[in-house]
Amino acid sequence: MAAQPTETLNAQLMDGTAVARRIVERTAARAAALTERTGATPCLATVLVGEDPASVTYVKMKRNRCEKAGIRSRHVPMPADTTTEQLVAKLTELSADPEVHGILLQHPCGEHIDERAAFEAIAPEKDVDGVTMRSFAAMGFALPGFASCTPGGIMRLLDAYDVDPTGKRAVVVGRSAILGKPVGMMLLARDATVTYCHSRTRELSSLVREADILVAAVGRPEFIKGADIKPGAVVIDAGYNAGNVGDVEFAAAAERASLITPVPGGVGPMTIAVLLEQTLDAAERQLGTASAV
Ligand SMILES: Nc1nc2c(c(=O)[nH]1)N[C@@H](CN(C=O)c1ccc(C(=O)N[C@@H](CCC(=O)O)C(=O)O)cc1)CN2
Repeated sequence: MAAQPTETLNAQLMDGTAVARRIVERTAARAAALTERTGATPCLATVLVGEDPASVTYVKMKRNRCEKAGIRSRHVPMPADTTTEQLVAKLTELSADPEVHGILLQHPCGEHIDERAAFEAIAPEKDVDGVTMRSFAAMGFALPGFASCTPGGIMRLLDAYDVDPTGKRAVVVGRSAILGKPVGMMLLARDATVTYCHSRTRELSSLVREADILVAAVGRPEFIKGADIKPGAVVIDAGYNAGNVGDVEFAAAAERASLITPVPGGVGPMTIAVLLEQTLDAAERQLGTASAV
């Protein structure tokens, strides 16, 4: 794991590991109390199609953290040649299983799978990863519901560092269904002025230069140049690239930003913390100890 040097930064680091730890500690206490009250253990089903090495690692990380927080995980590995119909059938079965409180379908599932159809087979009350259309609507309208985990984690990190998006110019680079799109919706719901940039965007640099809050979610190592960061900007690097290199040129960006997330140790741990917390929310609701969504 490549840690970034911190001694020459102007920016303050947004310590996702520390903020996530506090969320997981609170979640673990709630899980213990729930189990004591009801005799049931909260359970997350993790569904993985194929054996993509990065996905295998992420699912293992999620299951390890579940175990530490007193949440059971039921792993459902499926072969790489699983069809959309088979995947939908498995997710429908898990949705009906009273012992499963949350369902995670690890993305990507493979090009031959209709991921939207698969995500929509997850019962809304078990969509702890925030990937169904109902969850998107809740995020867009700031209604109660489950957040997509990385976007939810980003918003929690902004709150933890007292960054109020109201009236700020937020630029989101990337428009994926589980990251770019929902994080823009959540920033809009918090009254930011949001610009989405993507592969067809013209004059990306000049748009990035206007960002008070920049969310980099492209999945291309060091794609965002440090020289384009507006002085004083808040830089959220949500890139997951091989070798733990983010989407932003970290050292150069950190000379100009006021706050910046490191990779690793920024957005990644927050993603898993939100997943665990939402699994607990779901379990409490299904076991009748909290109000319904
Ligand atoms: N169904 C989903 N699929 C995917 C999601 C998701 O939220 N839901 N997100 C990404 C990847 N991801 C979780 O699945 C993920 C990636 C990275 C981390 C993380 O904590 N990274 C660490 C570094 C880890 C290391 O050292 O190897 C960090 O940034 O500090 C968590 C989750 C794609 N798919």
